Amino acid sequence: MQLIPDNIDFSAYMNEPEQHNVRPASDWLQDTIDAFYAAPDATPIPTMLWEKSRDRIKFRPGEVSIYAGINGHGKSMFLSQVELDLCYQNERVMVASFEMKPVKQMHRMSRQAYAGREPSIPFLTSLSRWTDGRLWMYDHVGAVEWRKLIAVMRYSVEKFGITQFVIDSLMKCVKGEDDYNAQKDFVNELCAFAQAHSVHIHLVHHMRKGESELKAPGKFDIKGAGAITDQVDNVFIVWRDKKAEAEKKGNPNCYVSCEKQRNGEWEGRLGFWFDIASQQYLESADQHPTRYNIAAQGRA
Ligand SMILES: Nc1ncnc2c1ncn2[C@@H]1O[C@H](COP(=O)(O)OP(=O)(O)OP(=O)(O)O)[C@@H](O)[C@H]1O
Repeated sequence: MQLIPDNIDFSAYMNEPEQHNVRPASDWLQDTIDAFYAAPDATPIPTMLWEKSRDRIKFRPGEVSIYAGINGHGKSMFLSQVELDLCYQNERVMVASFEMKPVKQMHRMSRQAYAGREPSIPFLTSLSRWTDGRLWMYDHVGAVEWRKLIAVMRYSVEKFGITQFVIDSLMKCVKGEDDYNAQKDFVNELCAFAQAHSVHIHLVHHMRKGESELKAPGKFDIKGAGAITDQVDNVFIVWRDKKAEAEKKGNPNCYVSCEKQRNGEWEGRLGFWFDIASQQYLESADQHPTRYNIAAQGRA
């Protein structure tokens, strides 16, 4: 894992160079053919690596995904496993978490990669070698001005070739919970950024306070302006089923629902079993956590 320090002068990266390209539609013939018939040697579009999600959900370049959920329902934890999956698929991932220090994030991710509560020191050392060239973290906790964050992202694309950005969370980038226009502008910029640089952006967001956390929230419970979900390409809701947790009848204790997938054909709800020791989300009640085979992959 590599840190992106906060004391770099990002001023040269504040503005996107403007481009106004009007070209004949036929310029996109080869891209259109590729969209129908991917070449056998084409890099597959990254996904979440669970069996139940891998053919249903894709993290296409040029798109923004939102992950919304009630406080403490596991948005960051779920995304941590997604980040590992992305690294495993040789994506170049940058995490900008304004909620959690890098060491805390690596603590969680190391348990998930090791598939157990106490990763050995040799495993931690190998993991850290493996994440070099795959995982970068922006070293900044607390609120940030969103224009500065976009400049850091622009810098990171240029310097490190980042392909997947994780931003945790929207409310740390926009001052004022009710400033719907600023939220809309930020998300609009993220969508434009994703398209201009052919990267995927994963953005964490919160829910409005509902009547009870025992009821699964929906797309319309997401905080802020409705324009946020209109603008992004994919919407996921992470919900922890505390009733199922208490009952212990073997039902899933976490659900991730895909409420919108603009360029995919699947929407629906996936059930998971959260394993406390490894902090992995498992696909079934009888599945055991699996260690990520980082030794077989070598360096990126
Ligand atoms: N399904 C689950 N069952 C049991 N514990 C869970 C489950 N999901 C998450 N947790 C635990 O809940 C805690 C909160 O998770 P996390 O920080 O990912 O939530 P969050 O939704 O990102 O919260 P916030 O909105 O406050 O940032 C973690 O310590 C994790 O171990």
